[in-house]
Amino acid sequence: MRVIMAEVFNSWQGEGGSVEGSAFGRRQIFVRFAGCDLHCLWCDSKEYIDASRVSRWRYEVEPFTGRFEYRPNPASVEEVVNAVLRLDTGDIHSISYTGGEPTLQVKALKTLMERMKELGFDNFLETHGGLPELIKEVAPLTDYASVDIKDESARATEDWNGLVLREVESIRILKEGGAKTYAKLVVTSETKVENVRWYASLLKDLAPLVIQPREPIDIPQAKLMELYREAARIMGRKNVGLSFQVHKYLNVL
Ligand SMILES: C[S@@+](CC[C@H](N)C(=O)[O-])C[C@H]1O[C@@H](n2cnc3c(N)ncnc32)[C@H](O)[C@@H]1O
Ligand SMILES: Nc1nc2[nH]cc(C(=O)O)c2c(=O)[nH]1
Ligand code: SF4
Ligand SMILES: [Mg+2]
Repeated sequence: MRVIMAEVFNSWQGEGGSVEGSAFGRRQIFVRFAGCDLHCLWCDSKEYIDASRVSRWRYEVEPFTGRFEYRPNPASVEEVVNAVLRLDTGDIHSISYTGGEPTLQVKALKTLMERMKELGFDNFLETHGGLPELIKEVAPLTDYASVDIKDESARATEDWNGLVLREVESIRILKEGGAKTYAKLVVTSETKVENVRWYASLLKDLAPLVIQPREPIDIPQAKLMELYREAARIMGRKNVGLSFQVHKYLNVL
């Protein structure tokens, strides 16, 4: 089985804050898939969006060194498994599948997740959740899931309303499959409070929400707190938190 990879590395999970299902601060091996069907304005992984332009992937040679070796794409699943295993530091909370969008290569994702479970690891899925029919295939193998709710200001797609509803459906499927799941909303200074009310009403009684400022942060703190307060008013005060991309401040991968 073949897969178009971007990179494999060992780091701390830098996102997710403190809500249930978050793995913030836990050590993970990150498996970043190439290719995405959305185009968030602020995506920090833009170089991996067009899979046809990712001619090679890289794996960290030694944990937490940031030293990489390169291999041509597509990779075999076994090559990826080997790259993960050489980064096993014995303190790994879970394997993070991210991208790009990992669910787009669902057969390879599923095979990898199965292999990792056999090897004794938990699976953490980082996804835009826009494709619930693909989420269905991996939900039973997913231990933790971070599902983005794409704000209108991300301009990720033309059918933004439909995308949000599909993301919520994916959260439902993941929860039914037994995954500890939370929603992540990246906010900017353009984020509308009425949109946050809508997301909160969809997520109420379903999953907790973390609000993550777009990096570099431009949203005023007063506005961030207004969005937080509105979400908490609708979802309940225990079901909302903030998340920051802490790895960017620590200068780690
Ligand atoms: C690169 S995405 C890959 C996974 C999946 N495609 C998604 O969007 O959820 C990983 C995470 O980084 C977040 N992210 C990407 N660029 C960001 C930025 N500039 N500021 C804050 N969060 C960002 C995304 O919202 C997502 O939660
Ligand atoms: N340390 C670290 N934490 C992360 N959490 C989500 C990431 C991602 O790009 O998906 C990421 C990442 O790239 N590095
Ligand atoms: S869905 Fe994820 S990978 Fe795709 S453009 Fe948006 S942030 Fe980037
Ligand atoms: Mg990232």
